[in-house]
Formats: sequence, structure tokens, C-alpha cells
Amino acid sequence: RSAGIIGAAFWRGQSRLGVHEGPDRIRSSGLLERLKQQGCAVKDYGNLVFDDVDESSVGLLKSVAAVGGANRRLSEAMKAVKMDGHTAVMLGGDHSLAIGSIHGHSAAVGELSVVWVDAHADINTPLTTYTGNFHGQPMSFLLHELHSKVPVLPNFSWVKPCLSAKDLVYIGLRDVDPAEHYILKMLGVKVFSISEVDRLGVARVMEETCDYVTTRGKKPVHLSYDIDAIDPSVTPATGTPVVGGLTYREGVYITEHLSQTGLLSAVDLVEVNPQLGKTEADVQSTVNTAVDLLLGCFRRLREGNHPTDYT
Ligand SMILES: N[C@@H](CCCCC(O)O)C(=O)O
Ligand SMILES: [Mn+2]
Ligand SMILES: [Mn+2]
Ligand SMILES: [Mn+2]
Repeated sequence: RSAGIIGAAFWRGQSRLGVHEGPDRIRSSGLLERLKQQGCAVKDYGNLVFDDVDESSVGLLKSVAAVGGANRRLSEAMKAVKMDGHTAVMLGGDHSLAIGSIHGHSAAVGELSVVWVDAHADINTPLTTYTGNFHGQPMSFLLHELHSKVPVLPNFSWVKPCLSAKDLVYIGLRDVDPAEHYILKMLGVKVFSISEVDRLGVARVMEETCDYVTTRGKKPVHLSYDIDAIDPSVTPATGTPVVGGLTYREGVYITEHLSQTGLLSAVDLVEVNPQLGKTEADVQSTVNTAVDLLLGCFRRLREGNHPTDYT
């Protein structure tokens, strides 16, 4: 296994300063070293350099051209990392980056499935958003079924929808806007909200998720992990915390389970905002959890691990 790391130090999909510090903070907590220690080859592609574009709004929509431009750059980088044969790791940055991440992944592998772990659905369209923040809208640019609902926007013409609603699964939802809820119901998207996690338990949720995404054939899986899926008591340093989240153990179980399928082809780890921890301990808890989630994506098991060259 090999990991290709892309840093996307981008924050203009939302308005709370600091989320652009996520990539370097996650690196400085030892992600690359620990991946190597567990037998994973690692190539760090560094942090993307984003062109300066005007950050003007279009109506309610904030920093439209900047978000479009950054995601175009990320899409190109993601495709290159996948063409190099790595499992891609995109370190955010805010969740608007899923546009470029999933678009670029699909450009390399074609059809894929998306497992979206998040307190939020991030499926507002530019016309249903009430905040204008693009981190609440990425899914609307990616789904074929919402293509006709997305207006033409500056620096977004390069985006071609690349995902079908039937190939999308949500885990952890607990703060969904009415318009998003309508869209999820209308499209029949598979959702394991926190209520389902409570009812079924995380093991059953993961069994059903994996059955669901492999029913129509085994496609590469794109895991888009918003750190705010985890309970804020564990990961407080994030922009849109919501009480009643996944435990640390449930969060790691999700990545352990997906890793064992052998289908994991790319993972986003977004919305870590080091400036939003009240204490350094808050920040460290958030970042350590992010690192542990990513290690789980690369076959780390809590039971223990040993080098494959042992007998
Ligand atoms: N649904 C809200 C909150 C979005 C939260 C984004 C996060 O999940 O990346 C909005 O549209 O602004
Ligand atoms: Mn999100
Ligand atoms: Mn979220
Ligand atoms: Mn189309």
C-alpha cells in the first residue's frame, strides 16, 4: 500500500479563520512517520498553491471564484496522485474541497462510490444554501441528479458531475437543513444518521454500508471524512461542531472497516481548525484523532500490528 498526501490549505468555503492550518498541523503531529512505521509507503505532494482570485460574492455565495479555482487545482492534483498509483489522502482545509477531490479521483478511476462521514450533509445547492458557505454545498456539484439545479458560476465551468445518488452513503448526520433533507429523500440517498448508529451500532452500519456500495459491483471508494462527525468532546477544534457525535471508537471503527475491504482509493480529512481549540489540549485531541482516523485507513488495527516480513 502507498499513500499520496496532498495538503489543501484552503478556508474560503467557510468563514472561520484557521482551517487552512489543518494540513501542516496534521503533518507535524507525525502522520507521515506513523504511516511509514506501519509499513505504508508515503509520498508527500506538499501543499497546493492556489492562485489569487477575487473573493467577491455572487449574491449570498461567498468567494465563488476562489472556491472554484482552488477546487480546479485540487482536481488536477488528485488525478495525478491517483495516476501515480497511490491511495490519495487530501488534508483540508474546509469541506468545499471535496468538489475537487472527488472530481479528480473520478477523472482517474471513473465510476466510484462515496462514503461521506459528517454531522452535516453538505448537499445544499447554490440556490438552497442559507449561509452562502461552499463547505455546505460540495455534493450538489458532484451529483448527476442535481446538475440541473446548479447555476453557472465563475470558475466552476470545469466541474462535471461524476457521482450517482445511488453510489453515495452518509454516516453520522445530525444537523441537516430542511432543503437538504428534502433532497436526500427525493434522491433516495442512503443515510445512516446518528439515530441509525444508535439503533444499529457501528458494526452493522459498516456491514450495510459495504454491502450497499458493492451491490452493483465493487467500485473504488472515496471516503470524505469531516472531523466534525466525531463528538466535539473529542474533536472540538472545528468550525461547525454539533453535540451528540460519533465516539472516537466509532470513528476509528469506520476507517478500520473500510480499510479491510481493500476498496479504499482516496480519503479526505477536512475541517480541522487549530485556531478553534480553547486550549492546546483541545487542538491536540482533535489533530491526534484525525491522525488515528487516517492510520485506520491504512490497515492499522487496534488489536496490534506487526511488519508483514515477520512470519
Ligand atoms: N448546512 C450548513 C452547515 C454546513 C457545514 C459544512 C461542514 O459539514 O463541512 C450550511 O450549508 O452552511
Ligand atoms: Mn462537511
Ligand atoms: Mn460537517
Ligand atoms: Mn450531466
